[in-house]
Amino acid sequence: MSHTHLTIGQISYLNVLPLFQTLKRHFPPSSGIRYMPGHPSEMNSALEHGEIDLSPASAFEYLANAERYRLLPGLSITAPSGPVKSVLLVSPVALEELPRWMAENGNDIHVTRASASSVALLKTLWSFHWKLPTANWVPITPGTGLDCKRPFLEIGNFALQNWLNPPAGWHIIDLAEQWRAFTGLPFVFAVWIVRNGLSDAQRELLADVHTALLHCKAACHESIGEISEMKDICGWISREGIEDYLSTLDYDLGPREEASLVLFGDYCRRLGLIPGVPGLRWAL
Ligand SMILES: C=C(O[C@@H]1C=C(C(=O)O)C=C[C@H]1O)C(=O)O
Repeated sequence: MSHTHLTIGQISYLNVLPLFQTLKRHFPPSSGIRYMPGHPSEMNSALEHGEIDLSPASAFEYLANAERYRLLPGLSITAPSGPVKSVLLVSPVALEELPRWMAENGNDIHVTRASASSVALLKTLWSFHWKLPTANWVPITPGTGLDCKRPFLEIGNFALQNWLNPPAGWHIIDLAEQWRAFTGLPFVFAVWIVRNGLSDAQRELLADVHTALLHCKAACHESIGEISEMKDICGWISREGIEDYLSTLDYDLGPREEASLVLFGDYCRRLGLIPGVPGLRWAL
């Protein structure tokens, strides 16, 4: 009887729900695998503190603290083409109006505390692509962006809700689309991060989980029916909406995605957000 356990962080967004629904068929919560839900910043912090062993987590967390981690090969949360629909700058004016608007209303730009990658992506696009005036980045509680009449970054289900029901009078700028226009590459929001220091037995279980995840990423669309009936989901998005959303996301991590991740790292370095761009080191 094995006592080996792995605790897997589960980002509590629709973007990874099909993968986790499918994974839980292979590894139900009682089978040595525990699942811990939370938003991406909570996953980043739980990885850092060893409260979870692996998780899809912010690509920026890996770039910033790679010495603590290894990556699971072949897995990410990426927007391969077109809008991602769930990582948005929501603004009272269009991008080209922002310099005038900031001169009149101040430089505070609100950013959700749930994110690490998308905040760094916004800073990158802001400086290098849009070349906007220096902003004062103000972290805010997820889901509260519309409360102040200021531009804000939102991610995950809250952002997708804004995309599905655009608030009247606001402009919606999709950051994956902007990164693609800027670099020609698909933006990698999340990678699967494994903390250093797993036991040999945990590493064996990790290899089984990884094999299952590679299978799940190909098969996970089968779970859309059951997801569309879940209590937390069915109130705000239809089955067709889920299918449409998931068709714009990709769980692969191949050469193009890796190149995009490293390029993003270099912009983060140029902004002084990280000291240098780490290599991609693999857990398996
Ligand atoms: C595509 C998304 O990417 C998310 C954005 C993240 C970040 O900004 O740090 C981390 C994980 C992803 O779940 C989304 O929020 O929907």
